[in-house]
Amino acid sequence: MRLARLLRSHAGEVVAVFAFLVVQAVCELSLPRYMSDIVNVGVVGAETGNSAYLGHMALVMFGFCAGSLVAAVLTGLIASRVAAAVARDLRRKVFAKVMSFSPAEVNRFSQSSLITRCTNDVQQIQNMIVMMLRMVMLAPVMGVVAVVQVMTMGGGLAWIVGAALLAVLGVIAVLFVFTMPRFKAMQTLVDRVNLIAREILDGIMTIRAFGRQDHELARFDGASGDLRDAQLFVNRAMMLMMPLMMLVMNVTTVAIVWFGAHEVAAGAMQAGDMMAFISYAMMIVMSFLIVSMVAVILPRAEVSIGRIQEVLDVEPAVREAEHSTTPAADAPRGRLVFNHVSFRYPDAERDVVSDVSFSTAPGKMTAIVGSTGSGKSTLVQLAPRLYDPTAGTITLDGVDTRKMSLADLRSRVGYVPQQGFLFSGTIASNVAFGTDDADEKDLRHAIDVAQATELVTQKEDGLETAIAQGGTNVSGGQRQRLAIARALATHPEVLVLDDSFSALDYATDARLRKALAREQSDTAVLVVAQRVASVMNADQIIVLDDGRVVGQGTHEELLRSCPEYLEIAKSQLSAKELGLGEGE
Ligand SMILES: Nc1ncnc2c1ncn2[C@@H]1O[C@H](COP(=O)(O)OP(=O)(O)OP(=O)(O)O)[C@@H](O)[C@H]1O
Repeated sequence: MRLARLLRSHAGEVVAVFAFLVVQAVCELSLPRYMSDIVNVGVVGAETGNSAYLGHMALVMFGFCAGSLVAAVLTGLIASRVAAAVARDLRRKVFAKVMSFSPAEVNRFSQSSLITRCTNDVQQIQNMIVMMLRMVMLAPVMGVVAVVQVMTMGGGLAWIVGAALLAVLGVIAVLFVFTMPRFKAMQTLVDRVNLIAREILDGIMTIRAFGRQDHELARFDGASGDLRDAQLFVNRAMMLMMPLMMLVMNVTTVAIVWFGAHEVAAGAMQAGDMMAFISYAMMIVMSFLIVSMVAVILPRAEVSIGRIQEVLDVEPAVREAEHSTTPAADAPRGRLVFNHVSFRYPDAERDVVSDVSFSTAPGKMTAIVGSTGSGKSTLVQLAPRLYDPTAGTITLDGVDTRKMSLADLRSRVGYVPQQGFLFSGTIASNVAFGTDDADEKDLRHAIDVAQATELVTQKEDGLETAIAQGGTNVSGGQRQRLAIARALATHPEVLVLDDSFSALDYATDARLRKALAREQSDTAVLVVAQRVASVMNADQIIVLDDGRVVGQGTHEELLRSCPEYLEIAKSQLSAKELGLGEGE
């Protein structure tokens, strides 16, 4: 069983739990025997009223009670520890795996489902382990020993226990049939509530702007209501079980007393034995009850294990090289070469990037332009291996990027995504994010080149100014500049800017480009841009159309040779700005 596999690394503790359970079982199973003796001998037999005898027996029974109590407490402590440790290990494993996922792999599960799997599903497993260790292992031991006792004590009444067990099994079976599907669906329902909650919180501004709060609230209520219904149904069914079980137990007791009384009257059984018989019968019923209850609840934990396994089983498309290589020390730095590169998203029908070849050079700027959806972002995401090309190769300083270690590659390729993301912390912690050895001077320089100095000087706390989670307390343009500063602080060989100037005004955009050219003279810059004005001075411009390169050259060359580029340029700049005659 897969639950058992999770416990393998805690074998020692499991053995200790088992030992304490045996102690607990022995203590609890001994008590009815002593009770039987105390009644047979001390209440109605030879030692009636003998205080010394009764005191001795009471002391022995107290000893067994205390033993059982201590063993149960120790079992509980160890079981909780083991379960918490297994849960922590599982969370770590799942999270480490998720960190290696590409965006497509994250989307396959959805972010909220991955969070549910890391939290709620792990919790289900943790609960189940505690239950398994504390009760399930004890129940069969108790049950079997109690059955043996019952058989030896009063074979004539054993049929009552048999009938009670049939009744218990009947109740559990009915319950099983009705609750199982809902139990299994529970995790999916939790997932859905989390998904909707997350989506609504992420999109709260848009929802307010369009006045759709009521609509979204109703959507959330729907999912939440489904979860409530499932939980209510399952809990009610479980609650119903308790009184039914009490009924079975009470009827069993009455039956034992009824039929036992006849046996006692006939001299076939002693009164004390009848009482012990009742205790053992109850133990048998309880053991069956626990095992069956777990059989009902176990599938929910199994579903959770399955959901976690599903995440762990994913082979990330971008994998670490088995034997990583680094570029030779004397190799030219900043030469990123795309060699007939094509890329198709998983499960997509066609290539988003087809047969693209170009190379970057240190101190030079390569710009990618093209209409929206032409594959620009996808193309540059291949450089730091956020995805791997489906055909062709990408080399950096002469080494296939797939053969480099991911950490090495990503320290050489500084990537600034379209949506610059900031972490909660300070300006300094955000800019120093990609490097461990940047001092304040380095950080200030990176911030200066990224044209974000005024953001620091305007604030009272300077570099230590607090940044909220996601960078929500700075503007879009400020976020972009800090994201650029973060990449610059790592001194990359190739700086990849995915439309990272889009929120900047023209003047800042121009200053930033100039500063980049001046200060990063040995860095190759690969930039995706919507604005032709931003890239007019680039050393080479690559024009993408539907994932294909339709033009490659300088601004002037492309104006003459590439109709697609001319069209984009004309749509943004006047003929004068482009240096074209009015008639062209
Ligand atoms: N994760 C994804 N899974 C499947 N298809 C995707 C994914 N991301 C993007 N696409 C598709 O790939 C194509 C290119 O997208 P991409 O973002 O690279 O274009 P772009 O040129 O950068 O566009 P824009 O200028 O609007 O940012 C689009 O048609 C888009 O629908």
